[in-house]
Amino acid sequence: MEKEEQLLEASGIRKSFQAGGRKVEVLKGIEMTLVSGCLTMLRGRSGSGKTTLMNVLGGLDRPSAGEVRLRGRALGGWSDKQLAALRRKEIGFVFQSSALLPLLSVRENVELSLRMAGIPRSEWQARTARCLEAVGLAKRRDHRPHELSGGEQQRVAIAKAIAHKPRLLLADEPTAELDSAMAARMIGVFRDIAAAEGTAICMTTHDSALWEAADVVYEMADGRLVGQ
Ligand SMILES: Nc1ncnc2c1ncn2[C@@H]1O[C@H](COP(=O)(O)OP(=O)(O)OP(=O)(O)O)[C@@H](O)[C@H]1O
Repeated sequence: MEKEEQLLEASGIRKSFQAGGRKVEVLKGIEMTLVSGCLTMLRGRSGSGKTTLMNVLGGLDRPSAGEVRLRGRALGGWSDKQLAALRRKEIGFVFQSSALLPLLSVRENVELSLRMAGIPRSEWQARTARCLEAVGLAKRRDHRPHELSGGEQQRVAIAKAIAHKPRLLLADEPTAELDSAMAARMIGVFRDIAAAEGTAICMTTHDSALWEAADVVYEMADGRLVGQ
């Protein structure tokens, strides 16, 4: 396992938005490295730019300035189509926007990310079963998302994000709807896949009880990352 591989390097990342006729600078020069096998947590007050940064790291949004390199490849010059293919194969997202598809069962939702990543169909059943087992929802595999609680849906989203064994897992408040015991269990799942598969994981959380499980904790303040 190439545990110390610097999977992602972000340098000089700036991001500004036009809002109400004026320019709002949200990211003001971010330097960040995500290492394979490591769990990184990002904290900071609401509105400090954590989600904006995660979007840039995952190639969902482009920075106004600066560069993101994933396994040495600078993403700036990539087309939208190339970025979409990269996301499907190499990145797992647990985002509000990565909502579950309502007409598909839990199992089919997880299989969808395997299909999108080009994983052979012969592997789907075992991988789906393993991921749903990990998040404690094996028995709910034939349910539709609306039959599950918000927290259970969040756990399906986690299963879906890790099923294709991404090199990079980006999770925005992945435990927000879970009680403390289940939140700790999901962090255990993250730690397990980081160790077993060398996944680099970056998650945001307001929950100070979880920070001690991280290898690195960054705080976002005034558009920059401080402390570790
Ligand atoms: N597309 C956009 N257009 C304009 N402003 C935006 C856009 N996206 C984000 N912002 C602004 O950027 C700032 C940072 O938002 P962001 O969602 O990144 O914060 P956050 O740290 O993730 O907050 P929270 O902890 O509440 O999720 C906010 O002031 C937000 O209004």
